[in-house]
Amino acid sequence: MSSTPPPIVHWIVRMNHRNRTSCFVLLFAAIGVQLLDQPLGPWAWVALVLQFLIGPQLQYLLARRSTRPIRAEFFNMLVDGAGFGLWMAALGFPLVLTLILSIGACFNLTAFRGLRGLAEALASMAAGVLVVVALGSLAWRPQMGGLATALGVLTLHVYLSLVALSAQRRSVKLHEARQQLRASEQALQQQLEQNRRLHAQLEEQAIRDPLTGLFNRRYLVDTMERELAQAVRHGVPLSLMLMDLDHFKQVNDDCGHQTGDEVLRRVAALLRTQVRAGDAVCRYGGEEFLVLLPGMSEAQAEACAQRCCLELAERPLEAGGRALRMTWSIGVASHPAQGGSTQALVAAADRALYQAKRLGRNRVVVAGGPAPVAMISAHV
Ligand SMILES: Nc1nc2c(ncn2[C@@H]2O[C@H](COP(=O)(O)OP(=O)(O)OP(=O)(O)O)[C@@H](O)[C@H]2O)c(=O)[nH]1
Repeated sequence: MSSTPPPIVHWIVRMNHRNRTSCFVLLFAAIGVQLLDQPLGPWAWVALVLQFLIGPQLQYLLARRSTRPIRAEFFNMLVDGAGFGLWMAALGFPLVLTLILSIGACFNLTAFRGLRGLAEALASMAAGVLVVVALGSLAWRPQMGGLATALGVLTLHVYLSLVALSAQRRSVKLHEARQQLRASEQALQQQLEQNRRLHAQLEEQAIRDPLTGLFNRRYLVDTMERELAQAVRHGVPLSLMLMDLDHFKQVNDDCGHQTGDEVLRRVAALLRTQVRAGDAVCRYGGEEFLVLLPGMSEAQAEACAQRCCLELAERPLEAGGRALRMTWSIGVASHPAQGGSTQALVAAADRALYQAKRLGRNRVVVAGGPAPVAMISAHV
C-alpha cells in the first residue's frame, strides 16, 4: 500500500507557529497576572485563553491548509496585531506589556512586508485599541507588578531569541544553497568549456587530413571558392599547384605501406616549408597535394613549384630506416589566365600535371605555358 507523503508546510508558517506557541504561553501568563488586578470580568479570561492558548493552533491549521499559505499567515499576523492592540488598551497600556506586544506585532509584519508591513501592524493595533475606545472602557494604568513585568521581559527575550535563531538557520541554509549553486555553476562552466574544446577539435578534425595534418579536400573546396571570389573582386591573381608524387606505388611495394605513410608525412612537412603561411596546403588525394597560392601570379607560382621540385628531388627523405629519394610532377594553373571558376582552374592544373607525367615526371608544367624543362632525375 502506498502512503502519500505529508504536504510540505511553508517555512514561514512553521516558524510563526513555533514562535507563537511558545511566546503566547508566556504572554498568557504575563497578561493573566496583570489581569488579576483588573476589573475586566470573566469574558476577559475567555478571550485570553482563546487568543493565546487556542489561537496559535487554529492559525496554524488555517495557514497550513490554505492554498496560499503566505497570504493566510499575513492575515494571522494582522489578527495578532488587532488582538495585541485590544489587550494593551483593555489593560490600560501597562508599560512593559505594551512595549512587548507592540514590538511583537510590528517586528513580525515589518520583517514580512517591509515598511508596508509596519504600517499594517500599526493599523491593526489601532483597530484593536479603537474597539476598546468604542466600548467606552479606555483607561490609563501603566504600572505593572513585579511578576507580570518579569514574565513580560522573559517573553520578549524568548521571542527575540527565537527570531534570531530562525534568521541564523535561514542564513546558514541560504549560504549552503549559494555554495551548491556556485559548485553547479562551476561544473556547468567546465562542461561548457569541455564542449567548446570538443567542438573546436571536431571542427578542426573535419577539415584536416589525419595522416599528414594538412587541410583536406573538403576544406579546399570552400576555401578555393572564397579565395577566387576575393581575387575576382580585387582584381588580383590566384594560382594553384597540383602535385603528384612520382612512382609512389613503388615505395609501397618495395618498403611497405607504413613507410609509404611516413613518406607522405615527410613530403607534407617539406611542402609546408616551401610555401607562405597563408597558403592553403591540402592533401588532395592519395599521393596528390594541392597548394592554393592567393595573390600569386602564374610566373611566381611556377617559380614556387620549381623550388618545390628541386627541394624534394635533392633532399632524401628519412622513412622506414631508409633515405628515399622522391620526386613529384606539378601542374600549375592561375586565375585569370585559366578562367574564373574553381573547376576550370583545377581542371587546367590537372591537365598540366598529366602533361608533366607524360613528359617524364619530376617537372613543372604551367597550364597553357611553354614546353616544360625536365628536372633532376630521381629514383627510389
Ligand atoms: N602508403 C600509402 N599509400 C597510399 C595512400 N594513398 C594512396 N596510396 C598509394 O599510392 C599509390 C598511387 O599509385 P599510382 O596511382 O599508380 O601512382 P604512382 O605509383 O605514384 O605513379 P605515377 O603517379 O604515375 O608516377 C597506390 O599504390 C596507392 O595505394 C596512403 O595514404 N598511404
